Amino acid sequence: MSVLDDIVAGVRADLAEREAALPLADVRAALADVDPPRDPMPHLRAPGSSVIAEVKRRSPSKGDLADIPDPAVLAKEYAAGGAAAISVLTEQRRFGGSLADLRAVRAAVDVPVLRKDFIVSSYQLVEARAAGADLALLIVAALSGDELRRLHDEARELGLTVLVEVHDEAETERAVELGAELVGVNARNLKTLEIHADTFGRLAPLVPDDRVKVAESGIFSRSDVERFVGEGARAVLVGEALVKDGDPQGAVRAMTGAGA
Ligand SMILES: O=P(O)(O)OC[C@@H](O)[C@@H](O)c1c[nH]c2ccccc12
Repeated sequence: MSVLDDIVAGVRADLAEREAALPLADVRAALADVDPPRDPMPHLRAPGSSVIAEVKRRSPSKGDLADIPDPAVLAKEYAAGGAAAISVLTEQRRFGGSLADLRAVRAAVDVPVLRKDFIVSSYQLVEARAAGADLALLIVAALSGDELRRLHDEARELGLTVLVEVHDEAETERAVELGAELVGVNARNLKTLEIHADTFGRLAPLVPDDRVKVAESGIFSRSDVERFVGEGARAVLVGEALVKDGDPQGAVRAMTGAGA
């Protein structure tokens, strides 16, 4: 069983508990009271490089990264540093996140917020929107063709912008065929947890330039950002480097290229 299969199995078990406690119809009912979604695309399509800053406590590859007692405080720092959007890891078992983190972040900032999780059912999409998420991640490697298409359509019906994540050529083709407007290339292979820094450069040419391309994982400096921008990235998604920095606001600003 790959790491990804293992994580998804845990996600499905937790999901079954939440579904038993709160039926989908009740989560749907909560949509009536939630703020309309914020659209990240204008900022992501604007000239220059955008930083999507992530709230991440720990990970299966790196273990504990940061305590983050109050995700809202960190998110405000990110926004003040010029983050285009904020990614909140909501997976609990391996990443130490929650939907409560997402709700707290959404209430604290004006920028769009991404639910970063292993989404395998429409329940999680409705839940994401009900918690205020503006974007949702769909990981191609975790979904069959039918599942990906169905979840992509459902997310858009809910008003969510979808970040479609790929890691190899075949997944990239599936994302492009789907019509994904926001395509994330994860340098980390979720099945082995290894980082391959050349992944973005290899896959970006397979994605038409009318899509917004996001380089994800293993990004630590402005020079890393510049390299991916040179290879066609409009945005980078950064977690570890920002949560470990004592000055998250300055770290985001430096990565956008506005610092110094
Ligand atoms: O902490 P890093 O190396 O900067 O990576 C951030 C982000 O790319 C990573 O958290 C991530 C990318 N895709 C994912 C899918 C699930 C969980 C986590 C991820």
